[in-house]
Amino acid sequence: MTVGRVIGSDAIEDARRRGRLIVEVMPGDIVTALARDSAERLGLKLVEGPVEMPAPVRTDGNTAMRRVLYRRAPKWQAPSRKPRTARRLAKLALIGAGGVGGNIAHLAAMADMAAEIALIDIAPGMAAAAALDLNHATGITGAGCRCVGGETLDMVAGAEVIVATAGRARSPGMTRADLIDVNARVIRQAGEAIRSEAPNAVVIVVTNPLDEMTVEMLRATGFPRERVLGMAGTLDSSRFRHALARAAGVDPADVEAMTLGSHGEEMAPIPSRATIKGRPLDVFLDPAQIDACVTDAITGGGQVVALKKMGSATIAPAHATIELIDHMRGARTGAVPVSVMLKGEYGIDGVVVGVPTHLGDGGLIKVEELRLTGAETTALQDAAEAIRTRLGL
Ligand SMILES: NC(=O)c1ccc[n+]([C@@H]2O[C@H](COP(=O)([O-])OP(=O)(O)OC[C@H]3O[C@@H](n4cnc5c(N)ncnc54)[C@H](O)[C@@H]3O)[C@@H](O)[C@H]2O)c1
Ligand SMILES: O=C(O)C[C@H](O)C(=O)O
Repeated sequence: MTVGRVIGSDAIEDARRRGRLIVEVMPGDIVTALARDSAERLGLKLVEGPVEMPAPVRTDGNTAMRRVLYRRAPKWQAPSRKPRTARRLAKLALIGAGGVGGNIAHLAAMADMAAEIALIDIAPGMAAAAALDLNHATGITGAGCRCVGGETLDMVAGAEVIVATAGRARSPGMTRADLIDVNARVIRQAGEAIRSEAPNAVVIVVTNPLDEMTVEMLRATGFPRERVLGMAGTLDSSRFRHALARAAGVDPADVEAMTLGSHGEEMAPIPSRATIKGRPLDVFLDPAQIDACVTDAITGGGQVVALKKMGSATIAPAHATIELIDHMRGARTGAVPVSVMLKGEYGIDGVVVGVPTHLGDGGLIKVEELRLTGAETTALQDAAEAIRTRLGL
């Protein structure tokens, strides 16, 4: 008589620790549903049946054993989605208190992530009104942060993190690149004030065209690349994940996916690294569906502009900015896409483009160099060349 074993979730925990586990399964053994669930939750891919093994398949009398191989599914460390508790900033400053800046202030205040939030906007009274409005809510929310608002850039003094959203948003029919001249003036002015008033701050640029404005901010502040970050990849990745989740009929939380490249026509969503429930996309979607999700991510911002008629998306961009601040203050971990000045990574030098990064207190810790497909690497390099051309570099 053959006596089977139960392969339980403890074996899967062991797999997680080792990154790889081979379980030899006798006829009659049972792999529990809990074990399968654990493997999925932990991102371990379960492959059953005969697999190519370095060791010979052992036999037990006449009974050949089958093997079950748990492999770690794709390789980049995906960002953690659930914010953990983390360091509170002494001061967060927001240059631009319009649609995106105002929503960032709201999210930051509700999360109590800074002792002080300074809102700055040239529109008379606008930032002061927004700050007062946020402070009025604290009687209900109990949030302990203090919001202040004004019109002068010297209010950035003492800020650890500064987010620049000041400038114009596009209207239907415009590309983000059409904003380059008008917004470069605003970013230069903001950068000069930051250089003199907050020389140790980390700056997150949001103003479009994003990659080009991040270069302008680097020039105006003279800061090292570690302290000038462009926000777009977290937004574009969220749109990509949303599109994939809708197509596959799963929750967005079941999807990991990143977009790199420019925040424009040359955006480069990376299907080869994306997973749904820890498995490659082609387990759930056919190539035409994947292509449609790529297009949806690239055109997502334009879709909002077309519907809104005046201005562009504000809520998802604010969340995507908060995601970066959360990475910096240790509330989230893992690789996160950010537009940074590259120094040879991915074969690109001297231009800002969106790549996977690790962030900490002082901004950029490192650029993570993923192994991409040939087509994905070419898309990333083409994006860099397009940004370089637009900047006349
Ligand atoms: N990177 C991204 O993913 C992303 C996402 C959304 C929006 N954006 C960009 O962010 C920018 C802001 O978008 P929005 O929806 O908040 O626009 P908005 O018009 O609602 O707000 C912009 C604010 O900037 C202020 N401003 C202009 N010049 C200023 C200056 N010199 N100093 C201080 N304040 C100044 C304006 O008074 C206005 O209140 C746009 O360029 C938009 O394209 C980027
Ligand atoms: O699309 C825009 O112009 C705004 C922003 O870049 C976005 O992607 O929502």
